[in-house]
Amino acid sequence: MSDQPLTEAEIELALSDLPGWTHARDRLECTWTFDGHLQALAAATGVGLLSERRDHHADLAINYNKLTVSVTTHSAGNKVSAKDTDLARAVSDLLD
Ligand SMILES: C[C@H](O)[C@H](O)[C@H]1CNC2=NC(N)=NC(=O)C2=N1
Repeated sequence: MSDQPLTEAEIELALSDLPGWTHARDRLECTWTFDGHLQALAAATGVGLLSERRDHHADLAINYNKLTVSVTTHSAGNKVSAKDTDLARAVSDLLD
């Protein structure tokens, strides 16, 4: 999969099929809210395993029962690439 930066139009098109995800500061980001902290921790582990399988890693932040997942491509100069839209879709498939 290409790690070339996507254009703004390409990102907007991808986001139209990724409910909850936003694009800001050259990253895609989405936050999930769970019943409690342990559920957020378990979800983060799932995203970590998924990222490891793809060799493309999301940044994860937990705030009690909320998990924020954000993705950018280091090898694209920290811009959004198809690797990010693809990972975002996989994370949504896992957590939605
Ligand atoms: C060597 C390894 O494939 C690369 O460093 C991968 C690993 N995970 C990565 N994760 C992210 N988010 N961006 C990358 O460019 C990236 N590159």
